[in-house]
Amino acid sequence: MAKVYTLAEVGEHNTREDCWVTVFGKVYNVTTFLDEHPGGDEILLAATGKDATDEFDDVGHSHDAWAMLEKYYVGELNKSNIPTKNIPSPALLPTKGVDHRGKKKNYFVYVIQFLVPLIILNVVVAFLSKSSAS
Ligand code: HEM
Repeated sequence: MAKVYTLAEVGEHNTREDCWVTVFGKVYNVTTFLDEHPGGDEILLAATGKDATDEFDDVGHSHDAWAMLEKYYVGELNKSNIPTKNIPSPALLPTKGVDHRGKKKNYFVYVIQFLVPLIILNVVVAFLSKSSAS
């Protein structure tokens, strides 16, 4: 079972040599990532000791960034330390390669993407058969 940390415990890891952050109720040890983080190390160090979900989310981190999280996962944040809005629903829990923000494509978009090429194909076929008949 995953280890559960309080925010105070996570906050003890707030140095360049030992840096943990919490995002969406999960705890990540980003020490080895500090020098690689495209947003810089200072911003990660400043994000220690608090729930950094809003900051992480505001940046609009890419799918790749979300996928990287898994690599640094060390445990769960004690639920009472997570603002309710930042508790992930089971549907949004990390799964490799999935955009955890849960921004799913609208069903309507899928239908349109399927129908439009079909309609175009139909028009072309109808046009070709009409012109070859005449
Ligand atoms: C803990 C895990 C984190 C990972 C794995 C991570 C990963 C990344 C990656 C891969 C990028 C490049 C852009 C992208 O692909 O989205 C990025 C950019 C950035 N990140 Fe993070 N990040 C983390 C945490 C945070 C936190 C907690 C903050 C804010 C407190 C933050 C702030 C930023 C900023 C400001 C940028 C630069 C955006 C830009 O200049 O376009 N990141 N991060």
